[in-house]
Amino acid sequence: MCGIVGIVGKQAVNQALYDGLTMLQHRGQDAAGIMTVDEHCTLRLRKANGLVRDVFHTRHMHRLAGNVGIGHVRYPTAGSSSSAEAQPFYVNSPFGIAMAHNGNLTNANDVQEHLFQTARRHINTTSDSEILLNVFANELDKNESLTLNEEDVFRTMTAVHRQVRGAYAVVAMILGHGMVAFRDPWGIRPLALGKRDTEDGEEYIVASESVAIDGTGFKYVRDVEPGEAIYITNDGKLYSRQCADKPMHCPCIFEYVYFARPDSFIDGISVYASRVNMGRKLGEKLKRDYADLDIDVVIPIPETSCDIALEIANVMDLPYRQGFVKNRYIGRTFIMPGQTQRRKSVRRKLNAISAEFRGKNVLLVDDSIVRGTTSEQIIEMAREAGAKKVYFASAAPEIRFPNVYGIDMPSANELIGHGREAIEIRDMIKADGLIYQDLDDLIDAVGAENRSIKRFETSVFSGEYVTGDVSQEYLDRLHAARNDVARSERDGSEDANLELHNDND
Ligand SMILES: O=P(O)(O)OC[C@H]1O[C@H](OP(=O)(O)OP(=O)(O)O)[C@H](O)[C@@H]1O
Ligand SMILES: NC(=O)CC[C@H](N)C(=O)O
Ligand SMILES: [Mg+2]
Repeated sequence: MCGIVGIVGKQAVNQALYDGLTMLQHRGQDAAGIMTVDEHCTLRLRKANGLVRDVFHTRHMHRLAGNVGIGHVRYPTAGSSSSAEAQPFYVNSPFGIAMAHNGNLTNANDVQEHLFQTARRHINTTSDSEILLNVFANELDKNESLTLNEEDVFRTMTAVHRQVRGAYAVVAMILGHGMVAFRDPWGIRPLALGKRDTEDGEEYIVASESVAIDGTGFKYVRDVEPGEAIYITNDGKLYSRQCADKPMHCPCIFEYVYFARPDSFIDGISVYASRVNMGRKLGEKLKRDYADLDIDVVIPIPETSCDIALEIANVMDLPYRQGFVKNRYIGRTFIMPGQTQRRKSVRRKLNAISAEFRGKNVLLVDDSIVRGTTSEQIIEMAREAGAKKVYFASAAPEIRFPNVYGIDMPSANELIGHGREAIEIRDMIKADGLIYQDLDDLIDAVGAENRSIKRFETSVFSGEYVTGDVSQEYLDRLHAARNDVARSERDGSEDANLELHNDND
């Protein structure tokens, strides 16, 4: 789940882009990048593997001159972890285009082949985002004029939507002209628009989450519609149009469960409010169906589940205690690239306060159980800290199917819930009881905050993929390319860093 941000400003945008990326850091910890266009219409770039604070030093910030720019934090879902696949990507024709993408294309291989056969376009990395950039460039190139207007941009976008499938929220810069922001026809990945008035005129921002709009001093205007394209010229004129043939809004429900920050609003839904609702629904289920559980205290597994656990405690009329302390210098474990690193990080990240566990029956609450890395170790830690019984509740239902839309869950057999019933999972994580939220309750918890959304993207729970193009053959290929073993072999090999991009400076 990457984070993207783009600004068309009246003054230098480097600091606001940097700040925006720090507010989106929770969406991608592997790589970060910023591209700006300076006054000579020349691209400035800094991208490398690492966290935002480690990638950009003062000397890089000075280099990132210009009033228009885009930024990206990466959590890979395709290709490799090479810094050459950090974003934004650039292609020099037509005009010079830079792009940052959140999501994952489901027909990337076919599109790549088609691009080569019909336009002799070479893709140098294994990133689906480079493919998307080239589809966009190829279509924009069909307008053979040296000028560009909004009609050309919208025609391009209509053609792009007809060719690519999957999830894509994107910001792109067309050098000398402006910035384009668009969202796939299902609106799977989030994207919002903001604005601020300055003495020199209006400035615009687009970002994955509203928190990056508020936090940089802009005012949230609205979400980008599924299938819509927004074109903002370098001098600040904004045009927008629906460019998809059949848009159908199905935002990813996992954004609300785990990915997004609670202080963000996505598609009119407060992430925080949706998590409180998840807690209420799950608390009601526990009260209704599990009244016999002798729970003394409710304890969250920081950080994402805290709002959920507090509401469960309220509904059940039980004490809520922060029994685990989180080391704030360790990042999110689920989005780490390999299982060894994920496993090691849980104990480095969380530590138990024994007094909250000793001699008690505890209900541990998490937002979700994906590979089971966290739950298994945390239950062990609760027992070591003296808990008598350890029950476990998950605010999301059993995750049984791979994700193909920008969440790195490529292999069914790495998911603890795949092909297993709750009772088997309970035994694997060694809990005394395991309670999952029902899918209808999760959908209701999120949907209650915006009744105009009729469907959510819930494939990891249901196996139904909204884009309708995900075959078993595709899933097999995804598994072969991106399972943990294949990935560690590839990323550890000497040719992992594709030499076209060099980030040593
Ligand atoms: O079953 P698993 O494979 O362990 O994945 C699920 C866990 O990973 C996430 O936490 P993470 O540490 O990424 O971030 P957080 O601090 O925001 O909760 C999520 O909140 C669960 O705790
Ligand atoms: N998580 C994402 O949005 C990933 C974007 C893109 N597919 C990449 O791997 O770089
Ligand atoms: Mg967590």
